[in-house]
Amino acid sequence: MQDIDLLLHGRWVIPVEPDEQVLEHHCIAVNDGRILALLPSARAAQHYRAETELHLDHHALIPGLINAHTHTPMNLLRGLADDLPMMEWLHEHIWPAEQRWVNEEFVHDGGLLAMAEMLRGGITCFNDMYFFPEVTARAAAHLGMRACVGLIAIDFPTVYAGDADEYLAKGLALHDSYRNDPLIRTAFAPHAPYSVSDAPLQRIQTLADELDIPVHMHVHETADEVGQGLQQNGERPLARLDRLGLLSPALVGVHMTQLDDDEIARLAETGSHVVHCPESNLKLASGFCPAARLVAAGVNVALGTDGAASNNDLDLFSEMRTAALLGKAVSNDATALPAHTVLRMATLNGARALGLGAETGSLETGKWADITAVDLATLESQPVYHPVSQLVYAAGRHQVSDVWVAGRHLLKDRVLTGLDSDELLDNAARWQAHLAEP
Ligand SMILES: CSC[C@H]1O[C@@H](n2cnc3c(O)ncnc32)[C@H](O)[C@@H]1O
Ligand SMILES: [Zn+2]
Repeated sequence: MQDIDLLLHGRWVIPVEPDEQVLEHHCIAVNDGRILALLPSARAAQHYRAETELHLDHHALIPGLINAHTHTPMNLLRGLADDLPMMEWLHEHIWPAEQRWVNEEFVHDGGLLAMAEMLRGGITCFNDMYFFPEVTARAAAHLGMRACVGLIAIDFPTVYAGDADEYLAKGLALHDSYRNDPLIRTAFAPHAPYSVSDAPLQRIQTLADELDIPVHMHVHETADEVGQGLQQNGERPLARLDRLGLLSPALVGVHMTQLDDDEIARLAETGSHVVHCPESNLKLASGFCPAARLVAAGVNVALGTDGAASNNDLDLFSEMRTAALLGKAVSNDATALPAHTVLRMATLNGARALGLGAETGSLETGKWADITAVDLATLESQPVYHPVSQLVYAAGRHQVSDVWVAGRHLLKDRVLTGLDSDELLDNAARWQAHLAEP
């Protein structure tokens, strides 16, 4: 008999690895923040005495969802500039608003609002790209949420830094201060091929090799981006990145709506990762990522929401559903991107893209106990023939009841244990009033 911290019994436990496994009436034993074992509930009492034991009799226990691309502080820009094409949205609305309003307090308040939204939607880990990433890192660490924060770089001066040297110096200092942190990781985050020139990109790749961290970047988001790249450099942006040495297992390329067969083969050959953000791509009419073809070619495809200014929510349940439906429509094949595949994209594939495949993303012995409980007893979820189909095609984030990160109970029966919701609402209202100023 072993004394442990936590025993979670679920009607269904869906570990994601092994693929397509659904365990009925099983439990997850947790100690020191990590998963000790998955076993039938009926056998648990023979092995474990838990300080806390929870029976989630109508729930599916799944790995915490991983939002592989977002800009958390942009929650404060939600709904500010809607119904616009991507480049006009970015250049004429978002970048001017950011220059005027973004500071450390904005990043703190917007970041926490986003983390609250994500936890309530079953997301335990996010990959962020935004100004003042040290503020986001501190807030996530304090809250107990897992994050990979972007060490950003862009060719022009912003509220955060003046030139490439300053972006990189700030980024490296941030990387150093979280070197051994159990929750916070870093990735280089050069904004996009059209906004970062060759010299900083090459430096970033050298540093990423040295530090063994990912390079997170918007790539081939729109046809315009590819056309402009061709005009300016005589080559497509992805070919330029390849020539500069950026296609590698470190690359986390976001969007990738414009890909020909050779480019897909090259992404597979180099072990590059792709983050599919279907709803942001739909809303900005950016194009369609050939996610099913990428998966078939062996590319690791994860899922992201992008920021709340282009989505307009951070909801990976709806993102899974959209990815599955769009995947079928785009490939004219109803068997494309089945439910199990998109659940894997929203969990283990995200972890792998961030270099966290051994730490989180599936319910396996030795991994962190990053767990989401989804209540499938609701009227809208009946009957449950296939729990994974229910999760992807019928369930919503409001059915997430509980969330644990490294064994810590951060969402308890839909209540955030580490955040004051009234304070989050007050802060959002205060920023809304500021941003409405002429
Ligand atoms: C350098 S910090 C990140 C930067 O990215 C901007 N951004 C947000 N969403 C998108 C997108 O879909 N494509 C390109 N850039 C985007 C954000 O506003 C920040 O300025
Ligand atoms: Zn983005």
